[in-house]
Amino acid sequence: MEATIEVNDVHKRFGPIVALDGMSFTVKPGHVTGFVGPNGAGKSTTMRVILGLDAADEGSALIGGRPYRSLRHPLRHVGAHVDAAALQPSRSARNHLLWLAHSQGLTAERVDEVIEQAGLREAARRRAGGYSLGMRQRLGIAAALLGDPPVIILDEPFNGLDPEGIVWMRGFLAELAGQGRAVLVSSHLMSELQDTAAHLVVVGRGKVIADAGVAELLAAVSGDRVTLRTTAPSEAARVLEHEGATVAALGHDTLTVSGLAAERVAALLGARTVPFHEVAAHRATLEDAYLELTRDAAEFRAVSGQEARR
Ligand SMILES: Nc1ncnc2c1ncn2[C@@H]1O[C@H](COP(=O)(O)OP(=O)(O)OP(=O)(O)O)[C@@H](O)[C@H]1O
Repeated sequence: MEATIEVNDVHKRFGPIVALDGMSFTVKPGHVTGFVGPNGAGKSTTMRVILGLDAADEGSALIGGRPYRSLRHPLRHVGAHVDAAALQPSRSARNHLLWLAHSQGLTAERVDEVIEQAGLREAARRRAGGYSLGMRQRLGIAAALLGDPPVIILDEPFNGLDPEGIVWMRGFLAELAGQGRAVLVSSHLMSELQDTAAHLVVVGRGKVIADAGVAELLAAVSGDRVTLRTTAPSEAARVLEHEGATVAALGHDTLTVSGLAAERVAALLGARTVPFHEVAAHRATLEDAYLELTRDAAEFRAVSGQEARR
Protein backbone atom coordinates (compact mmCIF):
# COMPACT_ATOMS: atom_id res chain seq x y z
CA MET A 1 0.00 0.00 0.00
CA GLU A 2 1.14 3.50 -0.77
CA ALA A 3 2.34 5.42 2.30
CA THR A 4 0.27 8.57 1.90
CA ILE A 5 -2.51 10.52 3.56
CA GLU A 6 -4.73 12.68 1.37
CA VAL A 7 -7.19 15.12 2.86
CA ASN A 8 -9.40 16.62 0.17
CA ASP A 9 -11.61 19.64 0.86
CA VAL A 10 -12.99 18.28 4.13
CA HIS A 11 -15.80 20.21 5.83
CA LYS A 12 -17.06 19.35 9.30
CA ARG A 13 -19.50 21.16 11.60
CA PHE A 14 -20.45 20.44 15.18
CA GLY A 15 -23.85 22.16 15.37
CA PRO A 16 -23.13 25.85 14.82
CA ILE A 17 -19.32 25.39 15.10
CA VAL A 18 -17.40 25.07 11.86
CA ALA A 19 -14.48 22.79 12.82
CA LEU A 20 -13.16 22.12 9.29
CA ASP A 21 -13.74 24.53 6.45
CA GLY A 22 -12.21 22.99 3.33
CA MET A 23 -9.17 21.27 4.87
CA SER A 24 -6.87 19.91 2.14
CA PHE A 25 -3.31 18.59 2.24
CA THR A 26 -1.24 15.52 1.40
CA VAL A 27 1.27 13.74 3.61
CA LYS A 28 4.04 11.98 1.70
CA PRO A 29 6.30 9.13 2.79
CA GLY A 30 9.89 9.48 3.96
CA HIS A 31 9.70 12.46 6.27
CA VAL A 32 7.89 13.74 9.34
CA THR A 33 5.10 16.21 8.55
CA GLY A 34 4.30 18.55 11.43
CA PHE A 35 0.63 19.48 11.79
CA VAL A 36 0.41 22.75 13.71
CA GLY A 37 -2.03 25.54 14.45
CA PRO A 38 -3.63 27.41 17.33
CA ASN A 39 -6.10 25.80 19.75
CA GLY A 40 -9.34 24.98 17.99
CA ALA A 41 -7.77 25.17 14.50
CA GLY A 42 -9.09 21.71 13.63
CA LYS A 43 -6.03 19.46 14.01
CA SER A 44 -7.63 16.77 16.17
CA THR A 45 -10.85 16.82 14.14
CA THR A 46 -8.84 16.32 10.93
CA MET A 47 -7.01 13.37 12.45
CA ARG A 48 -10.28 11.90 13.70
CA VAL A 49 -11.82 12.24 10.22
CA ILE A 50 -8.78 10.54 8.63
CA LEU A 51 -9.18 7.70 11.14
CA GLY A 52 -12.91 7.33 10.59
CA LEU A 53 -13.70 8.41 14.18
CA ASP A 54 -15.65 11.44 12.92
CA ALA A 55 -17.49 11.53 9.58
CA ALA A 56 -16.80 14.42 7.21
CA ASP A 57 -19.85 16.44 6.10
CA GLU A 58 -18.15 16.95 2.73
CA GLY A 59 -14.85 15.96 1.15
CA SER A 60 -12.71 12.87 1.68
CA ALA A 61 -9.75 11.63 3.69
CA LEU A 62 -7.77 8.71 2.30
CA ILE A 63 -4.98 6.50 3.62
CA GLY A 64 -2.98 4.95 0.80
CA GLY A 65 -5.81 5.96 -1.51
CA ARG A 66 -8.56 4.31 0.57
CA PRO A 67 -10.98 5.52 3.25
CA TYR A 68 -10.13 4.19 6.72
CA ARG A 69 -13.41 2.35 7.03
CA SER A 70 -12.66 0.24 3.95
CA LEU A 71 -9.42 -1.12 5.47
CA ARG A 72 -9.82 -4.74 6.52
CA HIS A 73 -6.88 -4.81 8.95
CA PRO A 74 -6.50 -1.11 9.76
CA LEU A 75 -3.50 -1.53 12.12
CA ARG A 76 -1.49 -2.88 9.19
CA HIS A 77 -2.20 0.24 7.15
CA VAL A 78 -2.17 3.03 9.70
CA GLY A 79 -0.92 3.35 13.27
CA ALA A 80 -2.51 6.12 15.26
CA HIS A 81 -2.28 7.59 18.71
CA VAL A 82 -4.86 10.30 19.27
CA ASP A 83 -5.89 9.99 22.91
CA ALA A 84 -3.40 9.28 25.70
CA ALA A 85 -6.27 8.68 28.14
CA ALA A 86 -7.88 5.88 26.11
CA LEU A 87 -6.66 2.99 28.23
CA GLN A 88 -8.18 0.27 30.35
CA PRO A 89 -6.55 1.24 33.70
CA SER A 90 -6.62 -2.23 35.23
CA ARG A 91 -4.76 -3.83 32.31
CA SER A 92 -0.98 -3.90 32.05
CA ALA A 93 0.59 -2.35 28.96
CA ARG A 94 1.45 -5.81 27.70
CA ASN A 95 -2.09 -7.09 28.13
CA HIS A 96 -3.50 -4.01 26.44
CA LEU A 97 -1.20 -4.59 23.47
CA LEU A 98 -1.88 -8.35 23.39
CA TRP A 99 -5.60 -7.67 23.24
CA LEU A 100 -5.12 -5.19 20.38
CA ALA A 101 -2.77 -7.55 18.53
CA HIS A 102 -5.17 -10.44 18.91
CA SER A 103 -8.04 -8.41 17.44
CA GLN A 104 -5.96 -7.85 14.30
CA GLY A 105 -4.42 -11.31 13.91
CA LEU A 106 -0.98 -10.15 15.10
CA THR A 107 1.41 -12.20 17.26
CA ALA A 108 2.62 -11.92 20.87
CA GLU A 109 6.20 -11.69 19.51
CA ARG A 110 5.20 -8.51 17.74
CA VAL A 111 3.85 -7.15 21.04
CA ASP A 112 7.22 -7.71 22.71
CA GLU A 113 9.01 -6.05 19.78
CA VAL A 114 6.96 -2.85 20.00
CA ILE A 115 7.31 -2.78 23.83
CA GLU A 116 11.06 -2.79 23.28
CA GLN A 117 10.90 -0.17 20.51
CA ALA A 118 8.80 2.19 22.62
CA GLY A 119 11.13 1.83 25.63
CA LEU A 120 8.44 0.23 27.80
CA ARG A 121 10.17 -2.98 28.86
CA GLU A 122 10.49 -2.01 32.55
CA ALA A 123 6.84 -0.94 32.85
CA ALA A 124 5.16 -3.42 30.52
CA ARG A 125 3.73 -5.67 33.23
CA ARG A 126 2.51 -2.89 35.55
CA ARG A 127 -1.11 -1.65 35.51
CA ALA A 128 -1.53 1.08 32.90
CA GLY A 129 -3.74 3.03 35.33
CA GLY A 130 -0.61 4.02 37.27
CA TYR A 131 1.29 5.28 34.23
CA SER A 132 2.50 8.84 33.87
CA LEU A 133 1.35 10.78 30.80
CA GLY A 134 4.78 10.19 29.24
CA MET A 135 4.44 6.43 29.68
CA ARG A 136 0.94 6.52 28.25
CA GLN A 137 2.37 8.29 25.22
CA ARG A 138 4.93 5.51 24.82
CA LEU A 139 2.20 2.90 25.14
CA GLY A 140 0.13 4.73 22.51
CA ILE A 141 3.13 4.72 20.18
CA ALA A 142 3.72 1.02 20.83
CA ALA A 143 0.09 0.32 19.90
CA ALA A 144 0.41 2.45 16.76
CA LEU A 145 3.40 0.37 15.63
CA LEU A 146 1.85 -3.06 16.20
CA GLY A 147 0.85 -3.70 12.60
CA ASP A 148 4.14 -2.25 11.21
CA PRO A 149 2.04 0.27 9.24
CA PRO A 150 3.30 2.50 6.40
CA VAL A 151 1.31 5.47 7.76
CA ILE A 152 1.61 6.86 11.32
CA ILE A 153 -0.64 9.55 12.85
CA LEU A 154 0.18 10.97 16.29
CA ASP A 155 -1.77 13.72 18.06
CA GLU A 156 0.53 15.72 20.39
CA PRO A 157 2.99 12.89 21.08
CA PHE A 158 5.42 15.23 22.89
CA ASN A 159 2.81 16.02 25.58
CA GLY A 160 3.89 14.89 29.01
CA LEU A 161 7.35 13.71 27.97
CA ASP A 162 10.35 14.71 30.07
CA PRO A 163 13.41 16.18 28.26
CA GLU A 164 14.92 12.74 27.80
CA GLY A 165 11.60 11.47 26.43
CA ILE A 166 11.42 14.42 24.01
CA VAL A 167 14.87 13.65 22.63
CA TRP A 168 13.87 9.99 22.32
CA MET A 169 10.60 10.88 20.55
CA ARG A 170 12.37 13.14 18.04
CA GLY A 171 14.84 10.42 17.10
CA PHE A 172 12.12 7.82 17.00
CA LEU A 173 9.89 9.83 14.64
CA ALA A 174 12.84 10.52 12.35
CA GLU A 175 13.66 6.81 12.32
CA LEU A 176 10.08 5.84 11.41
CA ALA A 177 10.06 8.36 8.57
CA GLY A 178 13.52 7.21 7.49
CA GLN A 179 12.06 3.73 6.99
CA GLY A 180 9.84 5.25 4.27
CA ARG A 181 6.68 5.77 6.33
CA ALA A 182 4.37 8.78 6.09
CA VAL A 183 4.39 10.33 9.59
CA LEU A 184 1.88 13.04 10.56
CA VAL A 185 2.48 14.62 13.98
CA SER A 186 0.52 17.41 15.61
CA SER A 187 2.27 19.59 18.17
CA HIS A 188 2.33 22.96 19.87
CA LEU A 189 6.03 22.60 20.55
CA MET A 190 7.43 24.31 17.50
CA SER A 191 10.99 24.00 18.77
CA GLU A 192 10.63 20.22 18.77
CA LEU A 193 9.31 20.18 15.23
CA GLN A 194 12.19 22.34 14.03
CA ASP A 195 14.50 19.40 14.69
CA THR A 196 12.08 16.69 13.65
CA ALA A 197 9.71 17.71 10.86
CA ALA A 198 10.93 18.35 7.33
CA HIS A 199 7.51 19.55 6.23
CA LEU A 200 4.83 21.61 7.97
CA VAL A 201 1.10 21.91 7.44
CA VAL A 202 0.01 25.01 9.36
CA VAL A 203 -3.74 25.31 9.95
CA GLY A 204 -6.07 27.96 11.32
CA ARG A 205 -9.85 28.15 11.54
CA GLY A 206 -10.39 24.79 9.88
CA LYS A 207 -8.21 25.22 6.82
CA VAL A 208 -4.59 25.18 5.68
CA ILE A 209 -2.65 28.45 6.01
CA ALA A 210 0.70 27.12 4.85
CA ASP A 211 1.91 23.82 3.47
CA ALA A 212 5.65 23.89 2.86
CA GLY A 213 9.07 22.57 3.78
CA VAL A 214 10.45 23.80 7.09
CA ALA A 215 13.49 25.36 5.39
CA GLU A 216 11.20 27.18 2.92
CA LEU A 217 8.99 28.54 5.71
CA LEU A 218 11.97 29.76 7.70
CA ALA A 219 13.47 31.46 4.65
CA ALA A 220 10.16 33.21 3.91
CA VAL A 221 9.90 34.57 7.44
CA SER A 222 13.59 35.44 7.83
CA GLY A 223 13.29 37.71 4.79
CA ASP A 224 16.46 39.67 4.19
CA ARG A 225 16.64 41.57 7.46
CA VAL A 226 20.08 42.37 8.79
CA THR A 227 20.94 43.68 12.24
CA LEU A 228 23.80 46.20 12.21
CA ARG A 229 25.68 47.61 15.20
CA THR A 230 27.68 50.74 14.52
CA THR A 231 29.07 53.83 16.30
CA ALA A 232 28.05 55.90 13.24
CA PRO A 233 24.35 55.01 12.68
CA SER A 234 23.41 58.13 10.68
CA GLU A 235 26.33 57.73 8.31
CA ALA A 236 25.66 54.00 7.91
CA ALA A 237 21.96 54.63 7.25
CA ARG A 238 22.82 57.23 4.58
CA VAL A 239 25.17 54.82 2.76
CA LEU A 240 22.76 51.89 2.89
CA GLU A 241 19.66 53.88 1.93
CA HIS A 242 21.57 55.24 -1.03
CA GLU A 243 21.93 51.59 -2.17
CA GLY A 244 18.17 51.02 -1.89
CA ALA A 245 17.93 49.53 1.62
CA THR A 246 15.26 50.41 4.15
CA VAL A 247 16.87 51.26 7.47
CA ALA A 248 15.22 51.50 10.90
CA ALA A 249 16.82 52.38 14.24
CA LEU A 250 16.53 49.64 16.87
CA GLY A 251 18.65 51.26 19.60
CA HIS A 252 21.24 54.05 19.85
CA ASP A 253 23.89 51.94 18.06
CA THR A 254 21.71 49.31 16.35
CA LEU A 255 19.98 49.45 12.96
CA THR A 256 17.73 46.98 11.17
CA VAL A 257 18.41 46.88 7.45
CA SER A 258 16.01 45.38 4.88
CA GLY A 259 16.69 44.92 1.19
CA LEU A 260 20.40 44.08 1.28
CA ALA A 261 22.20 40.86 2.22
CA ALA A 262 24.55 40.91 5.24
CA GLU A 263 27.66 40.46 3.05
CA ARG A 264 26.65 43.45 0.90
CA VAL A 265 26.02 45.62 3.98
CA ALA A 266 29.49 44.77 5.31
CA ALA A 267 31.13 45.39 1.92
CA LEU A 268 29.42 48.79 1.40
CA LEU A 269 30.30 50.06 4.88
CA GLY A 270 33.85 48.73 4.58
CA ALA A 271 34.36 50.44 1.23
CA ARG A 272 33.23 53.80 2.70
CA THR A 273 35.10 53.25 5.98
CA VAL A 274 31.96 53.55 8.06
CA PRO A 275 32.77 51.82 11.40
CA PHE A 276 30.65 48.86 12.46
CA HIS A 277 31.19 46.04 14.92
CA GLU A 278 28.41 43.58 14.07
CA VAL A 279 26.46 42.60 10.97
CA ALA A 280 24.09 39.67 11.45
CA ALA A 281 21.45 38.17 9.19
CA HIS A 282 18.17 37.73 11.08
CA ARG A 283 17.51 34.03 11.59
CA ALA A 284 13.86 33.26 12.25
CA THR A 285 12.95 30.33 14.43
CA LEU A 286 10.09 28.03 13.61
CA GLU A 287 8.23 29.74 16.46
CA ASP A 288 8.60 33.11 14.61
CA ALA A 289 7.30 31.54 11.40
CA TYR A 290 4.38 29.97 13.21
CA LEU A 291 3.38 33.16 15.04
CA GLU A 292 3.56 35.21 11.85
CA LEU A 293 1.48 32.71 9.87
CA THR A 294 -1.16 32.19 12.54
CA ARG A 295 -1.43 35.78 13.79
CA ASP A 296 -4.91 36.24 12.31
CA ALA A 297 -6.06 32.67 12.80
CA ALA A 298 -5.73 32.29 16.56
CA GLU A 299 -9.05 31.54 18.17
CA PHE A 300 -7.45 31.89 21.55
CA ARG A 301 -4.06 33.17 22.52
CA ALA A 302 -2.77 32.82 26.07
CA VAL A 303 -1.68 36.05 27.70
CA SER A 304 1.85 35.75 29.03
CA GLY A 305 2.42 36.42 32.72
CA GLN A 306 4.17 39.69 31.94
CA GLU A 307 1.36 40.95 29.69
CA ALA A 308 -1.25 39.89 32.23
CA ARG A 309 0.41 42.00 34.92
CA ARG A 310 0.40 45.17 32.78
N1 LIG B 1 -17.19 16.82 19.52
C1 LIG B 1 -17.23 18.15 19.37
N2 LIG B 1 -18.35 18.84 19.63
C2 LIG B 1 -18.41 20.17 19.46
N3 LIG B 1 -17.39 20.93 19.02
C3 LIG B 1 -16.24 20.30 18.74
C4 LIG B 1 -16.08 18.88 18.90
N4 LIG B 1 -14.83 18.55 18.54
C5 LIG B 1 -14.21 19.69 18.18
N5 LIG B 1 -15.06 20.75 18.30
C6 LIG B 1 -14.77 22.15 17.96
O1 LIG B 1 -14.19 22.16 16.67
C7 LIG B 1 -13.12 23.10 16.59
C8 LIG B 1 -11.84 22.38 16.20
O2 LIG B 1 -11.41 21.58 17.30
P1 LIG B 1 -10.14 20.63 17.27
O3 LIG B 1 -10.11 19.91 18.58
O4 LIG B 1 -10.13 19.83 16.04
O5 LIG B 1 -8.96 21.69 17.20
P2 LIG B 1 -7.41 21.49 17.52
O6 LIG B 1 -6.68 22.24 16.49
O7 LIG B 1 -7.11 20.03 17.68
O8 LIG B 1 -7.28 22.22 18.93
P3 LIG B 1 -6.27 21.92 20.15
O9 LIG B 1 -4.94 22.36 19.72
O10 LIG B 1 -6.84 22.78 21.23
O11 LIG B 1 -6.35 20.46 20.45
C9 LIG B 1 -13.07 23.78 17.95
O12 LIG B 1 -13.83 24.97 17.89
C10 LIG B 1 -13.70 22.76 18.86
O13 LIG B 1 -14.29 23.40 19.98
